[in-house]
Amino acid sequence: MKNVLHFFKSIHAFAGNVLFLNLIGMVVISLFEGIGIFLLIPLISFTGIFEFRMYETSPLHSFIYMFQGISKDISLPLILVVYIVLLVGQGYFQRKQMILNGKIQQGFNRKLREETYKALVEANWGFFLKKRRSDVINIMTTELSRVAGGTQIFLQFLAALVFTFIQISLAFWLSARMTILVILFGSCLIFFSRKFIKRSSSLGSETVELSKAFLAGMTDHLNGIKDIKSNTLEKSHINWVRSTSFRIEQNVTQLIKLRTTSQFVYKVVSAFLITGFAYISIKMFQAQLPQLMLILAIYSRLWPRVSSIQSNLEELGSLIPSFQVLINLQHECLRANELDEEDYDKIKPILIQKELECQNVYFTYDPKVSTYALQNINIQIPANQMTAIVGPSGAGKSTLVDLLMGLNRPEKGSVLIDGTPLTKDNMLSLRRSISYVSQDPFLFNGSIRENLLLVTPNASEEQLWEALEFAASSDFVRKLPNGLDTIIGDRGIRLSGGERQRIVLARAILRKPSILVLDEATSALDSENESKIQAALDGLKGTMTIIVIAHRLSTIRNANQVIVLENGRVAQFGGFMQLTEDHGGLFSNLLQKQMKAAL
Ligand SMILES: Nc1ncnc2c1ncn2[C@@H]1O[C@H](COP(=O)(O)OP(=O)(O)OP(=O)(O)O)[C@@H](O)[C@H]1O
Repeated sequence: MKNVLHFFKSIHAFAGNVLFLNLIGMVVISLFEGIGIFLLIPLISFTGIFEFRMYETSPLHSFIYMFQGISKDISLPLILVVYIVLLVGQGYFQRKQMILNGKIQQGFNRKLREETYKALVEANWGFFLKKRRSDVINIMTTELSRVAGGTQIFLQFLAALVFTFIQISLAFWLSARMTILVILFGSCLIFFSRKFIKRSSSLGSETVELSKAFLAGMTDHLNGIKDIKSNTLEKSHINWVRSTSFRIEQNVTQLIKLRTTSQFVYKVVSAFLITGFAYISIKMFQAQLPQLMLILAIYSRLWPRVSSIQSNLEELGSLIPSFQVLINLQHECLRANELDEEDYDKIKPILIQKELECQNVYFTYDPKVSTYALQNINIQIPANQMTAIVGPSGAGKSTLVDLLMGLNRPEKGSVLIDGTPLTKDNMLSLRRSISYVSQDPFLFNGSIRENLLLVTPNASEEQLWEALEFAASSDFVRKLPNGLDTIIGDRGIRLSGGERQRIVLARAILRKPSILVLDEATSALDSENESKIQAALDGLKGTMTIIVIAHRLSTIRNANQVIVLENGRVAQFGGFMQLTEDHGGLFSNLLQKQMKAAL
């Protein structure tokens, strides 16, 4: 119930008074319906089947009396006209209210989607290191659309509540004792249905877990489809999908069973209640037949609504876990927030004058464990020079670069920009001046032009070709069937690994950064293209700070200084030639191994 209330508060926070306008609309529609039922009384009396003998105090008496004063020739068409007006009015308001409902629902969904996405991209890198991507995608797609469905059910639930309340008030007016009886029975029924709501909610949590697991599995399978096919691993993957699908099927079937059982129980109890209620009314309260008919007419409309309140609550119960994971994700993101949208346009890039520096830096991915990915790092990266970071796999090269970019925060020690500590305030300015090319660069399924313009939307045709020229890719782009407008597929799948790297390099240079960070960015290039890029990078020295991570040591021959990492520590530090001549050192060992392997 706490969660349903939270859901209501969230919708109210979004829709404000429109939600109440919507409720008023529901009241008006219910009133139209209620008045329509009241008009049955004079209609019945016109048939002459029943003779109305009411006590003077009965509310029905004065109502029927109103019509008895008018001649039948006038009152019958009058009632029929009022009936038509009521029906048309009800239809009109219903339409308006449905549109309003739709607007609230869609607007609330849009708000949830926007809010969650904004919170997500404004979260820091640490958040993404901890969170599984497929889980986030699942929440942003499946769970969000389940919440969207929940909004509709929630509005239906409110409508049923309002309608029930009005109908009960009318019934109360007609016969207080009988209504109290029905309310008592109805409340008992709703009280006992708590068990169904609870079970529904736990099945809903299972649905969330299953859909998370399914999407995670699907993402893994599709990412590794080449490995699956080339190693004939299809069977085990098909089996996994089979068993997960079976569990999903079971979960949904159980939900359906639960809903139909509760509806069946509800119907049975309702049938006993209504007949028992009619019996008590006649025997104990000596209700008159027309009065009884009227109350029965009201209850025949009221019961389905009470039943729908119960089934709405059950459905909401099963959807609340989705709402919960969405809200939890938002809270997690907000706790990891590193950026305010308002400040985004105000961020100015930093121009480093002297150096980027690490002073006694320690970093761990898991603060609970005492092993450090980096420890006691003391280095300077001079402005407008090329610095290479090398070392065996897992030595901490990428971690160091992430720290220099402010993606990771040191556990101890500090990163300094021209002597000023890197903090939340200047971190974004630093990143504004960086172009970063990763080991696994990001290209989206669009044209080469669109991919290039992603970072520099106003770049001219000439600037695009200039950047391609720099990245040794102008020749191959020219040869493509549609040149710059060639579509490159998901993550650039229609290009070779080397071509992809060159396009991303062109994109990085197009931004005219003051710091260029290349993390294994040329690993897939052949030696001809690699030397072209080396020459181009050499030409950039003096104009921007270049930080290069490379396994292939020939790539960094032109670097002004080399930092050699081993097990998270700086093992060696100096110029390329100086380190080469330090026989027995880690760098010269690595170089020798690579030279031998090349022979
Ligand atoms: N997200 C992470 N969570 C936990 N540990 C991590 C994470 N990323 C890296 N590590 C660990 O930190 C250490 C340094 O990793 P890093 O990726 O910086 O090495 P690297 O030198 O760049 O390796 P490679 O050359 O293979 O890319 C490794 O022991 C690695 O297992």
